[in-house]
Amino acid sequence: MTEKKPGWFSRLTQGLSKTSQQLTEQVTSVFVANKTLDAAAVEALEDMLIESDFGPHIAASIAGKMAAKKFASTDDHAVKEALAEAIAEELKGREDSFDPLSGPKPYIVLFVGVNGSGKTTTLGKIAASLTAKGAKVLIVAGDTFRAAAVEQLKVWAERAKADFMGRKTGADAAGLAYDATLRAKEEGYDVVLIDTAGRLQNKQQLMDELLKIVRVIKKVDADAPHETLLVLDATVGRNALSQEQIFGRQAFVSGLVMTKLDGTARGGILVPIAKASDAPIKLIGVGEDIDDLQPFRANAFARSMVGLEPLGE
Ligand SMILES: Nc1nc2c(ncn2[C@@H]2O[C@H](COP(=O)(O)OP(=O)(O)OP(=O)(O)O)[C@@H](O)[C@H]2O)c(=O)[nH]1
Repeated sequence: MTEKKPGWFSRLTQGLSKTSQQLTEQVTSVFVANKTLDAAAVEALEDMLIESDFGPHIAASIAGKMAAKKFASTDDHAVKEALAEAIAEELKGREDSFDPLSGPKPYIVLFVGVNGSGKTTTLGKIAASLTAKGAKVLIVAGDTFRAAAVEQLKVWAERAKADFMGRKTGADAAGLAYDATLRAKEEGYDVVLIDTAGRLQNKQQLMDELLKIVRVIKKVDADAPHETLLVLDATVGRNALSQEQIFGRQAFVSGLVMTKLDGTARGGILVPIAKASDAPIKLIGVGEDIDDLQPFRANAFARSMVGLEPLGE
C-alpha cells in the first residue's frame, strides 16, 4: 500500500534478503566457475532456481535464457542483471495495483485465504494506510467462528482509527457483510474491508460461505465486491500454489497478496503463483510493519531478489 518513497526499495531488498542471498551466492558461483555455460552448468543453475521454489518450468525457461548469454568470469553484476531481467520477463503482465480510493464508494474489499496466511495483518495494514490518507474506513470481522480473530481485528481497527463491525461467535457472516455494506452506503464510507473465515469443516463449506457473502453483498451493490484479495503465505512454498488453485477457481479472486516474503529463502514461489493465477499480484508483504506491505512491481521485485538497486522507478 505504501506509495513509492525513499526507503521503500531498501525495505523490499531487506525483506527479500534471505532469498537474494541464497540465489546470488549460488548463481554467481556457477558463472564464476564457467565462463560460458556448458550443459552441466545450465543444469546446476536450473537446480538452484528449483531450490528457490521457481518450479521446474520457470527454472528451465530462465536457465535457457541465461545459457544463451556470455559472461566474463568476474562480472557478477552482469550475471545479476541478466537474471533479474529473466525473472522480470516471467512476471510480465502479472502485476497490478490496488487502489481502493480511485474506485466507486463505498469500495468493498473481501479478504480470503487460509488461517495464518496473514489476512488480518494485511487488512490492518491497508486500513492504517487508508485512514492515514483521510479515508473513512469500515473494518468487518467476517470470520465469525473465531473469537480470537475478531479480537485481533478489533485491535487493528483501533490502531488504524477505522470503524469496526463484528458479531457474536457463530453469527451468520453473510448477514454481517450485508449489514456492513448497507451501513457503508448510508453513512458514506470510502472503503469497507471484510475479513472472512480461513477454515470451516471442509473446503466446500468454506467456498460456499464465501460465495454466499459475495451474493448478499451484490444485493446491496451489484458491482461489489470491487476487489477480492487472496492472501497467500510465501513461507508455505508449494502449498501456496495449491491454495491459489482452490480459492482462485471458486472465489472470484481479483488480486493476490503474497505475505511473509521476508521469512523465506524461497521467495521464487511468487513466480509460479503469478503465472498460474488468473488474478494479478497486487501487494507483497516483506515484514510486520505497516510500511512492509508494498505494491507489487515486477521489475523492482526481480531486481531486489538478486540484490540489485532499482532502475529509476
Ligand atoms: N514477517 C512477516 N510476518 C507477517 C507478514 N504478514 C503477516 N505476518 C504475520 O503472520 C502472522 C499471521 O498473520 P494473521 O494476519 O494473523 O493471519 P490470518 O490469515 O488473519 O490468520 P488468522 O487470524 O489465524 O485467521 C502474524 O504473526 C503476522 O504478524 C509479513 O509480510 N512478514
